[in-house]
Amino acid sequence: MFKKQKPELKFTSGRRYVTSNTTGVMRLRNKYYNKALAFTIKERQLLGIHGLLPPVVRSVEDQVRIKYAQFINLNHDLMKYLFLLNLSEINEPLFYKLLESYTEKCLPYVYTPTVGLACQRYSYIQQFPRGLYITYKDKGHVLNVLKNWPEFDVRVIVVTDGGRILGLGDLGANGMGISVGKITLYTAFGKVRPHQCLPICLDVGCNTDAVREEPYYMGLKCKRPPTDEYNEFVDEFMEAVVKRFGQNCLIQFEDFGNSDAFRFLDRYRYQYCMFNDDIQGTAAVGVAGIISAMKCTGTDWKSHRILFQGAGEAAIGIAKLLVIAFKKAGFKEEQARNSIFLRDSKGLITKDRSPDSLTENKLPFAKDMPFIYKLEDCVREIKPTILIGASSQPRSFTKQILRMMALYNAVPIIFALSNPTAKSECTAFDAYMNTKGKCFFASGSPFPPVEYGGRTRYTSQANNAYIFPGIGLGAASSCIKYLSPDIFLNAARIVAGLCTPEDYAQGRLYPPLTKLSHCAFEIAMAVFTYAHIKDLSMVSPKPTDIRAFLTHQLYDAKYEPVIPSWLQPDSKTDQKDKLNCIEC
Ligand SMILES: O=C([O-])CC(=O)C(=O)O
Ligand SMILES: [Mg+2]
Repeated sequence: MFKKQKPELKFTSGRRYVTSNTTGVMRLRNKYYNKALAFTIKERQLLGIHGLLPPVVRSVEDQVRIKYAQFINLNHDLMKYLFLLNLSEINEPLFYKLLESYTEKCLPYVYTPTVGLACQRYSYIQQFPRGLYITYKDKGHVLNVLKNWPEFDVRVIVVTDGGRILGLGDLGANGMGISVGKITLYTAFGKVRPHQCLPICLDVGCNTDAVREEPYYMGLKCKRPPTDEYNEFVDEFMEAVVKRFGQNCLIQFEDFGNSDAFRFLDRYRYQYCMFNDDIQGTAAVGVAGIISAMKCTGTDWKSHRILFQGAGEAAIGIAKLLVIAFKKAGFKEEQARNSIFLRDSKGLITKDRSPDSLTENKLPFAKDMPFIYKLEDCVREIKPTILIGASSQPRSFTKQILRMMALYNAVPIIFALSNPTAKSECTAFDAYMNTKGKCFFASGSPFPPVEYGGRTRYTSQANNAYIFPGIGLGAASSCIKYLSPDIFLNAARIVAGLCTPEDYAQGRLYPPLTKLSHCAFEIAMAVFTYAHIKDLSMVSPKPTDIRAFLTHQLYDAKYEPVIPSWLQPDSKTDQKDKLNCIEC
């Protein structure tokens, strides 16, 4: 007989176990164990849930097909978002299976662009609270709040303070949606197990009056603290994470405001296992697109002039990683910088601008040339081969600008990276139409393919989703001490290297989204290998077969049998010790 006791979850070598007196009904209501109609008749009888489900037993494949049919028939983006989020709370393996099976169709609704809309409405659409909220009022007690998180083996954290959600500005605590969206991709494509992933919102107030004053706003109704005090709070958070989850827990900073993002990256990058996705993740994906563009146009680094519209996290991140890439290709740093032009809201970044309009990140790229204000004039003067938008200024790549790009280049490269879709610098349609179908176009948010001159041009989504899941898997499994810039350059090369001639022929500079898991795994392999070569890994001894080691750690979104093989009546293993512990 089993003693009556509270069901208890145990975590053993990364696998979940539940004590055998977890009732069948609890399994039906628990997202980890619920299999819905996939419980076999035998399992239903054993669990005492026979009759609680309709008699049919359905395969997981059929369940996925049915869920997809339900999903695709919803006619509002937010409904689709909520449908998927709810599924993830009711039946986690089925949710990930659906995402795996219909990646291109489902991704835009758990992630960019719909996640932007979801964040804007987050206070109204909350159904199941997700993630951990740590507020400024918790200063001095951050560790206690972290201790309330029920999982122990957390390997990856995505933390936002909502300071700059996509191109939508300061959304305060509503930014939690972004951490939840990113963490979903860690499991879906990085295959980091769900219980090892933690989305966090640091709620330190919000400087957007309209958000703060919404009647149902869920966050702290105050403005953000001054820099020094904010630093103290985030310092405390970083220390608390290490105390609670260990030095090797990866902390991804997401969608912080511009100056906070750069400051925290500088402050922590070599002290903690952390990175900033908007600076470094986007940098890697941007550089991947440029490497790809060079490969398919047969050009090299010195044939390019790159003009950025925007000089924030993404633009500076890409520009800095490009400099490293140029140098590795044998160029002098100065040569590299001379090929990179940045234009911010005040105009082209030139040396003759007033010093207070040039931050230390922009200064190295300031040009010794006459100041130009308008983007169109910058394009006319510089004649860039590659034009990159990262400004959140919708439609700033005008018809004239796109036509000029086609006039100056046989194959213009145009990236409109701002998110969500409404913030994009131009649409895929505009890009192809105004360059006579000659350009390669990539964007942060997805655009449908465009027909031009009897050909279908597929667009690519130049989104850091190609990068961060692999960085996370690699960092978490190698227990890396910190993430150096080389890791992001390697990731860029890997993504570019996974493009095929067929992808190029279709107009893509990135592998299709269906290869996101493949990209993540190869990036993780590279991170792991790098960590060992540079003596940054805490995994010792080094596994002899890294591929097998990594593969073993991957999350597999499948239903486990209620009675595992080692508890079957014919099992040779000693069952006495194990009867209280049924693996699910
Ligand atoms: O979330 C995304 O789709 C990409 C990203 O990091 C951003 O735009 O801030
Ligand atoms: Mg971001």
